[in-house]
Amino acid sequence: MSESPVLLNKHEVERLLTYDDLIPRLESVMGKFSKRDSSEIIQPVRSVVPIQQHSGFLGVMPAYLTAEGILCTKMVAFYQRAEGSSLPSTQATVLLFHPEHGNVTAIMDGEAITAKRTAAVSAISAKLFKPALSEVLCILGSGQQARSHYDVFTKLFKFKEVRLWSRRKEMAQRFVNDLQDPVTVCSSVKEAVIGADVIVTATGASQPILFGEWVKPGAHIAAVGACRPDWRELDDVLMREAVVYVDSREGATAESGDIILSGAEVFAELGEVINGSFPAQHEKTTVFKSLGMGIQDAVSAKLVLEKWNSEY
Ligand SMILES: NC(=O)C1=CN([C@@H]2O[C@H](COP(=O)(O)OP(=O)(O)OC[C@H]3O[C@@H](n4cnc5c(N)ncnc54)[C@H](O)[C@@H]3O)[C@@H](O)[C@H]2O)C=CC1
Ligand SMILES: O=C([O-])C1=[NH+]CCC1
Repeated sequence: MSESPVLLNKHEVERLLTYDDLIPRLESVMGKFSKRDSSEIIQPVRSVVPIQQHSGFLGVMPAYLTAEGILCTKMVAFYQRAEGSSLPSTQATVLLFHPEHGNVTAIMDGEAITAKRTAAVSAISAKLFKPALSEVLCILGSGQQARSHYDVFTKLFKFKEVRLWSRRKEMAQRFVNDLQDPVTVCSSVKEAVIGADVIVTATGASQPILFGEWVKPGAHIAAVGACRPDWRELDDVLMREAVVYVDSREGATAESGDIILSGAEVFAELGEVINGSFPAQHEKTTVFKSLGMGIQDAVSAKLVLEKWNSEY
């Protein structure tokens, strides 16, 4: 009989998962994924059950990484929440399986994994695509993703100014009150993004909130929200004028309203830049459209389990 799975809660996962460990693993797995060698990595596009009544969805995200010996799936529910709700909008659980026997070896919180791995991947995009002189960071949204993006972007890069916009100004103010360093709270998206070198969009918007006419030429946008085919964060002008990178071409074509509805062309996957197949056009305006991938959860969960095993 197999041993009982390890159970790890959000607090444990948050403690064990560090950006320093995570970023190189994400770079490596995304570079590999983009080679499309199915003897190395199998990751179908996520299965999604839309939950129209609550503007949400349930997603299942399996992945198998043969060389790394990781068999994993995440289940994630995204529900639009009223601001200040006690439940998070993104809730998730990750299961790790024994790759040879198929038994479950670990069940862990997926909220911390989702927050950190998404922000870490956006930070990798910024490392590759942001303008050489990047002084102003702008974050749109003040939820979980906004916070993890703030943490990793300010850890990895030096900005002279950080700006934040949120739909309700008091939520932006609350976000800023928790921080050590100064952040400018802006009253409109336009005010927040004009002159910004790096822009993160991490909102639950379903209509465009960021317009190309406001974006500084050469800026980099890490677009994290709008993960349904009919949801948008970015307008057509921005999508058509920028060089568009994605995490997975199949995922973007199936799920990204910003790509599908604008008709924008995908230039490359982030992994194709990491593995040297395509260039990073950092002198141009760039959009990295993130949808999230099972392989990102898989390497994160494995890292958490390795760290936990090394402690016990
Ligand atoms: N690309 C990826 O891998 C992932 C993407 N996401 C997406 O990122 C987005 C943010 O997720 P969380 O931070 O977990 O959610 P959250 O609920 O914690 O934060 C959402 C933020 O968006 C704002 N917002 C909601 N509706 C809006 C609207 N119509 N216009 C402008 N702002 C609006 C809220 O005020 C809040 O500041 C969601 O769209 C979610 O689906 C979440 C996880 C992973
Ligand atoms: O990759 C992910 O976990 C998600 N993408 C959109 C919402 C959740």
